Amino acid sequence: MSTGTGSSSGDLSPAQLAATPAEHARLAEGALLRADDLTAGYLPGVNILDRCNFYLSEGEIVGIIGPNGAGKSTLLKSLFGLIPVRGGTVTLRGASITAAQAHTLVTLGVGYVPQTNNVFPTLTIEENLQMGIYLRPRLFAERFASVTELFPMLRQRRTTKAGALSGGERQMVAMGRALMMDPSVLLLDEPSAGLSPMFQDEVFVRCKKINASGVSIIMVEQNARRCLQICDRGYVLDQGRNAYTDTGSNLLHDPKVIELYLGTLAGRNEARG
Ligand SMILES: Nc1ncnc2c1ncn2[C@@H]1O[C@H](COP(=O)(O)OP(=O)(O)OP(=O)(O)O)[C@@H](O)[C@H]1O
Repeated sequence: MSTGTGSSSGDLSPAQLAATPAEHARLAEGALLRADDLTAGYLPGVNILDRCNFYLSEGEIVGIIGPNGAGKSTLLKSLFGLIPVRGGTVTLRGASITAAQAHTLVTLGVGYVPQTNNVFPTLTIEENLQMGIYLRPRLFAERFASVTELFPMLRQRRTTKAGALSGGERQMVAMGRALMMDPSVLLLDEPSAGLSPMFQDEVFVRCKKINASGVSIIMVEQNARRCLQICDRGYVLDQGRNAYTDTGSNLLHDPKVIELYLGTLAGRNEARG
């Protein structure tokens, strides 16, 4: 079933927008994480997110795609308490986290990997992972063992400075650090950005493995096609409103989504590669 939740652009056809916000709200019932009518922005009077609705169910990988500047990263930042929420609500397991700050969210089981500057380059891999669990340092050894089972490279090269690593390896350090607190939700902002096609694939495979280990994932991605291939469900975010949500495979085969987003984005990624 396709569930449009309102669009400000008018780019998507009325048929795709037929389902109502009420229907989206019904589907979101009992979700692990949900945002209702989320409004947020940076500059006074300018809302980047405009009554955006979103949910993540337990066990899901949800991808967020859309054009540049649509507000994808802003959505993650507002879910993670990095920018103030101006309107609407965010709940985690039914409890409000609307005003919660990032450090509180980390203790509640939410991890976040920003798109850039996501490692401490002068610290070793092991020290980077220690930073990920500085709130519970006594759990370091246990969590290090668990995280490096998913990312063996982090154990093998634990004494290497993060600044000496390739982009793909740094991404693994950043993900590993976010996993140190054993989150139930992981927010990933463009994990494949700037990586070679081989490393992009590696990142998506890792995401699947992380998900299989019991972590629900929200992933913002420019590599929309690849993202939708591994996602259970996707949102097409447009001008701060989640215009459309459906299963990853339905979005991949939706002619309008292909025309509006996958065609151009695929072309851009090919050009990059
Ligand atoms: N720190 C900031 N201060 C002011 N405006 C910002 C800031 N960060 C982002 N914006 C603006 O918010 C809008 C949405 O940006 P955002 O990064 O969320 O988009 P996006 O969908 O993730 O796009 P991209 O794919 O280009 O990263 C853009 O117009 C951007 O210029």
